[in-house]
Amino acid sequence: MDTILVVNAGSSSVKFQIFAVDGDARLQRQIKGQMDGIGSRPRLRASAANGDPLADRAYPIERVPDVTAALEVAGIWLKDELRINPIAVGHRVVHGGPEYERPVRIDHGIVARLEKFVPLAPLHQPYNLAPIRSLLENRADIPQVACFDTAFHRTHGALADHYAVPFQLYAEGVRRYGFHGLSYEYVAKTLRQVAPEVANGRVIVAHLGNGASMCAIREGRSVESTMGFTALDGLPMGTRPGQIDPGVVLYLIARKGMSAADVQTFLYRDCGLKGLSGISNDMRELLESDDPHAILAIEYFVHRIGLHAGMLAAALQGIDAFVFTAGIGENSAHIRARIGEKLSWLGVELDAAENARHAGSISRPGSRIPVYVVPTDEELMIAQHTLALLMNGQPSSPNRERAS
Ligand SMILES: Nc1ncnc2c1ncn2[C@@H]1O[C@H](COP(=O)(O)OP(=O)(O)O)[C@@H](O)[C@H]1O
Ligand SMILES: CC(=O)OP(=O)(O)O
Ligand SMILES: [Mg+2]
Repeated sequence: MDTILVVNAGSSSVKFQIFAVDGDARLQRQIKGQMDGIGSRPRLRASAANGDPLADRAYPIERVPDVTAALEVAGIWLKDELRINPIAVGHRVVHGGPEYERPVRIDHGIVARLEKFVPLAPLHQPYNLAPIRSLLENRADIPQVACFDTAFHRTHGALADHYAVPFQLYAEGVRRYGFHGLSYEYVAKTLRQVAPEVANGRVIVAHLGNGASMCAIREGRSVESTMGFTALDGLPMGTRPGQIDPGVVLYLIARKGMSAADVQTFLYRDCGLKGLSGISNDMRELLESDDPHAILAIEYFVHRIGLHAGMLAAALQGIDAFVFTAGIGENSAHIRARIGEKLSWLGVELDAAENARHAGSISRPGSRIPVYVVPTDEELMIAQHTLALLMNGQPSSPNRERAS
């Protein structure tokens, strides 16, 4: 049976799925797995399409301290225990820069071009490229496809795409790219099925995982994102601060004597929920804690989401729906409830019981703004793009299927 393997290396997880391609070129999910809690509570879980567990293993933090180790453990499991032999592999690649607005078939030249963006996504790009390079070396016969987090946002107008810096920098690529695009693309597509009455309207999607951002979507297309040139901007995240006065960076350099490398490590790994709480980047651990710093970190996360929602509502000139997705957005009724309170001025009223049971629609019938939970599926998006590219030799554009 022909299968496609999808690999999605995030900042706290490595997710993978295997899809069978049937005779009519339709995708059927076969296996879904992830190594999550990297650096905190590493755990490999995988299940078959019917939900039957295939693996559930906890690892000591020393065995899986980082994404490289997680890729290795997941790779060994897939190769040696599952003995997979896919006809193609689709990869999430976080930064596509100005060049890539749709998925692309990978060769050595493409990898070299994508290497250029490693400094712009140091928590992701090296780990996205590592399995690509390893397969190019060891299994050059398997076609590989790169699908970009940035591609869905290429519909941004000039006002959303620019910083107020000299034009030369924009020409060089210093732009507000936006990320989590595969997730937003999936959510926008799924909304057409689950809430067709709002899918063509003005929607804010909150992708709240270890990396977190929000996207303003109008008629199924991205018009604004809280993230920019890199995945540092916008909301506070597991280990990233989100929006920060650049003066803080100047202070770190001038007063603290930090080098560019020190500042990079600090901003990507030591800030956000982890920095503020001094405890963990993992929202589950913070929610279990009664330490005042953990309580402040959660309050700050919720507060900043409320502020950025106001900004995106202004960009859309009003909103017709609000959607939660990703690790925290899908799984924490508590965080959703607290964000719901911050959005009450917009007309959001959550239904406590529906929210508690993680229903698809979690607002009260009378809520002026309907609120949904749409579990994201970046891997399915990647599999669809990979298959389209294999079949037609043509990449599918994330924005081609315009809502009408
Ligand atoms: N039940 C839960 N309650 C609260 N947070 C959760 C829950 N399950 C997962 N999370 C949080 O989701 C985040 C990971 O989300 P995910 O989208 O998988 O991240 P990434 O793809 O960025 O690695 C972590 O902060 C984790 O604590
Ligand atoms: C771009 C980004 O932050 O991704 P993730 O949330 O998967 O870490
Ligand atoms: Mg992710």
